[in-house]
Amino acid sequence: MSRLLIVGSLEGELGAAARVAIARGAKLAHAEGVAAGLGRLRAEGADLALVDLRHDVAWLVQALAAERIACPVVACGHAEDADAAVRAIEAGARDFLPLPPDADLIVAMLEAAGAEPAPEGPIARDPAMLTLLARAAQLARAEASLLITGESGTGKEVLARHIHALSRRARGPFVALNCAALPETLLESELFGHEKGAFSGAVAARKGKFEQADGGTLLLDEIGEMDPRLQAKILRVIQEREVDRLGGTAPVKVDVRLLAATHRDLAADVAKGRFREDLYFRLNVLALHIPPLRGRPADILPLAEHFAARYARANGLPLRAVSPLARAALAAHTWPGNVRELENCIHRAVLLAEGTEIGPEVIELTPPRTQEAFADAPVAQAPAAPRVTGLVGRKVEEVEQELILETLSHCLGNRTRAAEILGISIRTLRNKLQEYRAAGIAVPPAPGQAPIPLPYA
Ligand SMILES: Nc1ncnc2c1ncn2[C@@H]1O[C@H](COP(=O)(O)OP(=O)(O)OP(=O)(O)O)[C@@H](O)[C@H]1O
Repeated sequence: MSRLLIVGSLEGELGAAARVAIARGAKLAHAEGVAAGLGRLRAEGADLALVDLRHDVAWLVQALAAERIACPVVACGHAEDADAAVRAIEAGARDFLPLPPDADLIVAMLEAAGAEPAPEGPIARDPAMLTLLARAAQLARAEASLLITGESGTGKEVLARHIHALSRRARGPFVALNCAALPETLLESELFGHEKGAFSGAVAARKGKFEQADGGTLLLDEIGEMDPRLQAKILRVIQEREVDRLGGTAPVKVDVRLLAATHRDLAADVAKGRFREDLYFRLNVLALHIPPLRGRPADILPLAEHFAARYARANGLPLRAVSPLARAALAAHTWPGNVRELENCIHRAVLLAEGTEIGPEVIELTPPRTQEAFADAPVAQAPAAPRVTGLVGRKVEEVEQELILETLSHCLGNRTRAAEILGISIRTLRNKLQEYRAAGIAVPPAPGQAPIPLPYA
């Protein structure tokens, strides 16, 4: 369930936005002003904050940055408030939501913020996936940590939410954090929270994700990207069942089930000294591996139909069946980007389709790749990145930028996959993209995000 904070009066149009979000399965928190909103974010966090433009959006964005609270802020107001909207975006608001609210836009924003739509559970028909789900149902009842592995886009987060929903903790919170998405200091305060005065912007105490997930489940996504210092701190939380807030004097007890996910081969990272062995054994008490989509071909068409229905609904378009020729094309593709690539492909097809069916002409597939390209091989061996020609006489920075942006569009905006192909950490990739944006260069949006200038890559 996604967690939304609304700042402003619920009497008017923001109230309508709140109803849409609740109908969509979001858990709502409300504050009348930005100071009270900041208080709620310190105490409970949220996946997204919608803030009425009549309030000081820039103040809230700055306060969140100073207190190292990573919550995207969307400013809401009337189209006539265009100047205020621009100011809010310049101040770091992620986006602008015009009022009266459009239901689809709210849903899209919740999804872009990483919040899942209403729990539908994983779609599965292939025997490999059905076996995996049966095992997941058994392991859901346990309390031990669980490691979910699988290539990027295979549905690791979907599986984690499903496990939470089947667990004894289902009524408690499900909190997810992508460890690769934040710089180290921000990640640390997101995880563990802080006391007042812990660092120069820490004007009040704040709970971290472990405390927010108390009584429920915490998913640490992309755990393989976490640096060794934080790995040690996570190990301590697992062993002692308590967290030390930054600047705190006494540990705080937490009752959290930890799920971790990674596309990396953590055992190999342990062997190379990149990942702590003791933490690996703690996380890997229970393990589930999601096969790539090409390894479970019977899932392709049911997933395609599911996405066709979902995106037709979301865009107010008629439900169109996937034609036999389009089905054949989907079934023959190797899906290097897994379910996420299939979802993007069908989303595009739904928007482009005319007539009664989704035909092969609107199914745009990435060029087929050789088998070696799927292995977790370093970039030099991966043929996926486009060739950068005429190198002599060009600046390294320029060529690097071209390589990064082309690889990213090749991966349909998927940062994790692009970083993998480029052989750089996702954090480095995000920093580069932020630099490009700041220089006014267009960056392919992440899947499901509108191509707007975002402060977060
Ligand atoms: N079995 C499934 N049924 C329905 N939707 C799915 C399924 N698997 C994946 N998806 C959808 O595919 C997209 C990618 O899934 P998810 O984010 O869980 O993948 P992931 O493995 O966690 O990716 P990453 O490694 O990049 O974090 C999401 O939009 C998700 O809703």
